[in-house]
Amino acid sequence: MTKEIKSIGVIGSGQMGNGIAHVAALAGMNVVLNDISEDRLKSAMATINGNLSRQVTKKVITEAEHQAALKKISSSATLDGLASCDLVVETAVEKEEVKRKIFHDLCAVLKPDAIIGSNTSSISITRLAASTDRPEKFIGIHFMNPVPLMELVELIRGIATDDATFEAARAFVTRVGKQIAVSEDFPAFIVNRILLPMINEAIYTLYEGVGNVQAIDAAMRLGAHHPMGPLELADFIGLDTCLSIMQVLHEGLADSKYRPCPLLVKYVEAGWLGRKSQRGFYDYRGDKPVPTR
Ligand SMILES: CC(=O)CC(=O)SCCNC(=O)CCNC(=O)[C@H](O)C(C)(C)COP(=O)(O)OP(=O)(O)OC[C@H]1O[C@@H](n2cnc3c(N)ncnc32)[C@H](O)[C@@H]1OP(=O)(O)O
Ligand SMILES: NC(=O)C1=CN([C@@H]2O[C@H](COP(=O)(O)OP(=O)(O)OC[C@H]3O[C@@H](n4cnc5c(N)ncnc54)[C@H](OP(=O)(O)O)[C@@H]3O)[C@@H](O)[C@H]2O)C=CC1
Repeated sequence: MTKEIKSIGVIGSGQMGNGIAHVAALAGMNVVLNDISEDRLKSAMATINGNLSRQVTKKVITEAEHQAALKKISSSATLDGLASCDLVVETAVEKEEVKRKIFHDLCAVLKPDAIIGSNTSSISITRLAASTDRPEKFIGIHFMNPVPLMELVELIRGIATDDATFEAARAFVTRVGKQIAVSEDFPAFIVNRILLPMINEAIYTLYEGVGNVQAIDAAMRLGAHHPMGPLELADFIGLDTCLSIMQVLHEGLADSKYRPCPLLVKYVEAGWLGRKSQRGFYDYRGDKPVPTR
């Protein structure tokens, strides 16, 4: 019988973590949200509240569902708070050493039959699983941004992931109302294997002076009907995350076609990470986003 997930832990309360907590709570699960500081957790709870309100305004959910979802979410600044969860989804920064350390500390507090999922955008599930005490109960559960609006979740098995874990993850994803695409465990899986080289190419197009930020985004929004231009989307994802994904593709597939654009590296080195730091290919500090090139 498929293991029912009644309570989940979410590690990392950034844009993905708060989105996953949001959809799991709306689906009736108890959620414990974890991050490294109380301030981060407070701000994540405020974001979730705001995003639920937006759904009430748009009549996607009722005010009663909004309030019921909020009651399902608690927060914990230490991993101990996740001890009784059936499933923990790790959604901290896209850095392998950070994720490995989290899994090491998490396994010490988690019950033996708990499943661990990673929301990594690109890193090998098999390698991450090997840093835990339960590779057979480890799986990639890759949500898309913004979580409450995007329909897809990629499921990625590591070499050791067992069928029971896969089925439990499948049931969890279905319960939060998302469609599944199953991907093999290759660098950046399916969506990012296709999407990120396109974004990187848009940054090369800017770097080489083929067009400015506005022209490149307008070209793809109006000329290819993409909902966001590629540079706007890169800012939305986070330029640090985009760079990490390109590095995993470049190293993992050993092909120069995945070389991260030097301009992307420069923006990340400047701390211009996109929307989350208020500046990236656009400057978000005023009333309207203003292109930075
Ligand atoms: C990197 C990875 O590993 C994988 C990925 O996720 S890759 C990224 C995948 N995502 C995409 O490609 C998104 C492309 N963009 C889109 O599809 C659309 O622009 C969109 C769905 C994001 C917005 O669609 P829209 O109908 O214009 O939404 P709209 O209601 O006007 O809201 C737009 C805004 O709300 C956000 N939003 C709306 N409702 C939301 C909710 N309930 N919760 C969270 N965010 C919400 C949008 O992101 C955007 O943010 P701001 O207001 O802060 O600027
Ligand atoms: N952005 C996107 O579009 C998507 C991202 N992802 C993946 O999801 C994950 C998170 O991305 P995203 O939400 O955008 O990133 P964010 O930078 O928005 O959030 C990451 C959060 O994790 C926190 N954090 C860092 N280290 C730890 C730790 N040791 N324990 C607990 N929390 C920690 C960060 O705190 P602090 O800022 O203080 O370091 C931050 O609050 C990444 O693996 C990313 O690749 C997947 C799909 C889409």
